[in-house]
This record gives sequence, structure tokens and C-alpha cells, in this order.
Amino acid sequence: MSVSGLPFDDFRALLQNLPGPDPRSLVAARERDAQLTKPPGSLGRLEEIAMWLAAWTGRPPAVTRPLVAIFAGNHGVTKHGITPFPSSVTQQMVENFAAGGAAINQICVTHDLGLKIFDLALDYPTGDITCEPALSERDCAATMAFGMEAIAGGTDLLCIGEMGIGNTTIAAAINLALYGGEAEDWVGPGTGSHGELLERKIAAVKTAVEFHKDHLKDPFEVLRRLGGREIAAIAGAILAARVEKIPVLLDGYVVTAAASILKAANPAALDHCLLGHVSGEPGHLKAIEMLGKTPLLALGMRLGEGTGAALAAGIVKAAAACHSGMATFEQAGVSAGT
Ligand SMILES: O=C(O)c1ccc[n+]([C@@H]2O[C@H](COP(=O)([O-])O)[C@@H](O)[C@H]2O)c1
Ligand SMILES: Cc1cc2nc[nH]c2cc1C
Repeated sequence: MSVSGLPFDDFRALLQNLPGPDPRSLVAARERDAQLTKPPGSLGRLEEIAMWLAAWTGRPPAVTRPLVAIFAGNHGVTKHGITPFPSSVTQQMVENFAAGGAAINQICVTHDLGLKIFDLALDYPTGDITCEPALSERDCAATMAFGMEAIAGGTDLLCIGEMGIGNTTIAAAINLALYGGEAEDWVGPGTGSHGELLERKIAAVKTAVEFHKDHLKDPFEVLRRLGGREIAAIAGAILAARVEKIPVLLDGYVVTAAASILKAANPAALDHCLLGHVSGEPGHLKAIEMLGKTPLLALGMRLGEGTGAALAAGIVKAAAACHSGMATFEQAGVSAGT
């Protein structure tokens, strides 16, 4: 813990001292890109992705150990009857991930991605955000620190996903706190909340933000009061990745809300992250605009569990492979343009 002993101090300090992109690797990658056997710019966004890999890893673009990390948490706010599925599904899906039966398992097989699941005290849901903080400062900081350990086994591309019944309500509350507007702007169906479920979801988000309104200037208070364990762990994982020079692919609505908390603390905090996809959750596009990012994919997916990020990892792998594996004009005996 920090000298002052306040749980968030270390994270605040880290956020004020984030490493930037590596200019030398970027220049080297640009020089190589200009020699590859293609008209300049013809690989479009793939070229930008290769430059992004070089800048944030400090090495020539390569993806050799991609990892999907799924963080799972449960939420006290579900007691308001806001989701079609019960909270027990969070644990059941964790078991399904472990058994290889979920969509994310198949995408990981397709793109040869590692997969790690981090379940976060699923038997102890967070506090009901409509009338109490989700987490104590200590629990929140400890969970962020746990999330930082997600990359301890090593990876050179971190795809972040989550699982947690009720967490689209949490994401909506975070977005309302960070960006304002109306609860209706941020609340969507999630796994399928319509009619009365949706009405109660909107009411819960309104009540929660109203209840905590005097404490929401500080992004860390937004995190601990309105967030959840998987949200805190995701924030920690994104931060640790930055420090360790690991580029990050963000997934859908929920991961984006967790990431937005870091951006609120430091506008440059997500520069090492790309958005894997725009999810079908209606508020996601607006949340992405707030981050100033352009998602790689738009497939109408709204599953979570890292599926959008993992699909995009295939594109990032292809970008690195083109950059490192293509022949230069000279090597291939192809005439360069003027
Ligand atoms: O990330 C998204 O865009 C997204 C959109 C809709 C649903 N989800 C997933 O669905 C769960 C949350 O939905 P809900 O309805 O229980 O709030 C959680 O496990 C998320 O992974 C995720
Ligand atoms: C079945 C199911 C699978 C999920 N995967 C991510 N969130 C989910 C929510 C449900 C309900």
C-alpha cells in the first residue's frame, strides 16, 4: 500500500506516470511498412494496427502469446428484478468456460488465443448500488490489484472480457455518472430486459446515480460506488498492461465502461487500447464516441465474455503477420512505385 495508506493512492500515482508510446519502434515499423510489397496505405487499418503494436510494445509488431482474460463478478443490484437470467448463471457460465462450451472457447480455438478466467468472489455479490456503495475502498483497491496480476503469466496481446449477470446495469450507471444525460440514454436490454424489467433497470440506474451524486467527481469513487469486482479488476488489468507494454483489445459495453473510468482519471490512459467491436447494446456506440475510438468490428454481437475482442484479435494477428512476414519490394523483385 501507499505511504499515506489510502487504498487508491498507488493507482492514482500510476495513472499520473503512465509510459508513452515508443517513438523508435514506431519509426522503424513505418520504415519497414513503406518497403512492403503493396501500394502505400493499401492495407488500410491493418497498417495502423501494426504501427499501434510497435508503438505500445516497443518492439517490431508481433503477436505470439495472445490472451483472453475474462473477469466474472456478481451484483447486489440484481435484487431489483432487472435481468431475465438469475445471478447463479455467472458461476454456471464460469464452469461452461472452463469446460470449453461457451462461444468464447470456440473463438479462442479459431484464432489460437489463450484463455484465463478470473472469478471474483461470486458468492459475495457487491452492495446494492441504489442504496450503498458496491465496494469498500479496500475491497475495490484489492480487486484492482488482483486484476493487475492477470498478465503475470505473460502475453503480448490482452483481450479483456467479462461475465456478470446485472453488469449492463452497472455499466449504464457508470456511464451516466461519467457522461451525464438521462438513464434512458445508457440503459439497454443487456441479456434481454424488456418491458417491466427494463423499466426497473432504468429506475435502478437513476436511483443509484442520485443516491451517490455527491461523490461522483472522483473516477475512483465512481468505480467503487457504482462498479463491481469484474469492473475493478478490468481497470487494474488495463493499467498493468500499460506498464508492462502490452497492447489491449477491449470488448463490449461493460468492458468499455470499466475502461472509461481510467480515461476519466487520465485522458491518455487508454492509448494502448483498441476497441474490438461495437456491441449491439444501444449505449455502446455513444460510450465509444466518448473514448474517441473507432471499433474494429460491428457484427451486432452483444454477448460479452470477450467475444468481440477475441474476434478482433484475429485481425490484429493478421496485421502483425503481414507486417513481419511480407516480402519487401527488393526481396521480391517487385518494382516500387514512384
Ligand atoms: O458487453 C456487452 O456489450 C454486453 C451486452 C449485453 C450483455 N452482455 C453480457 O450479459 C451479461 C450482463 O447482462 P445483464 O442483462 O445481466 O445486465 C454479462 O455477462 C455480459 O457479459 C454484454
Ligand atoms: C447464457 C449467458 C451467457 C453469457 N455470456 C456472457 N454473458 C452471458 C449471459 C448469459 C445469460
